[in-house]
Amino acid sequence: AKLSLQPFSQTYYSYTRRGMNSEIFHGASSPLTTATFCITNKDLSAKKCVPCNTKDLQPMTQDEARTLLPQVADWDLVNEDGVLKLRRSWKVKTFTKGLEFFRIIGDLAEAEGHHPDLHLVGWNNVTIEIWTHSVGGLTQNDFILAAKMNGLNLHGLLRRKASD
Ligand SMILES: C[C@H](O)[C@H](O)[C@H]1CNC2=NC(N)=NC(=O)C2=N1
Repeated sequence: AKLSLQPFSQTYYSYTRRGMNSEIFHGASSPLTTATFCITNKDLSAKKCVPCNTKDLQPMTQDEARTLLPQVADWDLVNEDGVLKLRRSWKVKTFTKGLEFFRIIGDLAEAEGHHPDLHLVGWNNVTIEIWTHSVGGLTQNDFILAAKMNGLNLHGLLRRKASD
């Protein structure tokens, strides 16, 4: 795809406050952002997760996480009681395709040695949350896994639009 060599556009966040301690920074999914960052997105998805018991692995700050967020299109940054997580939702065509979705994600997670939290509710609503449990927050591993998930071919499993 032709890269638009625009200056790094100002990333706009919409901001949802849910309950007392949970806030969500909606990631950007504009084509420009994807085009602008697809090189770095490729960089992230080309990286390998490190073992989560790596010495001195620290959770990143909210600002550091917000800086990385544009590299994982369509993922939201969630702060739940002080624990930062990445979250993304999809609608699948059938319950069985939801389980197939989990199988594909599971194989990726096993290959990376880094595992997401999997939710399948109301039979066709998939939500995945990624965070580094060993540090109680976000590390680069989480962004690598999210970027790799964005690169998966899931088309046969998903309803075209979440609103379908
Ligand atoms: C040693 C190995 O890296 C750890 O047990 C991994 C396994 N998968 C993991 N996945 C996630 N998301 N967080 C962890 O802390 C974690 N720990």
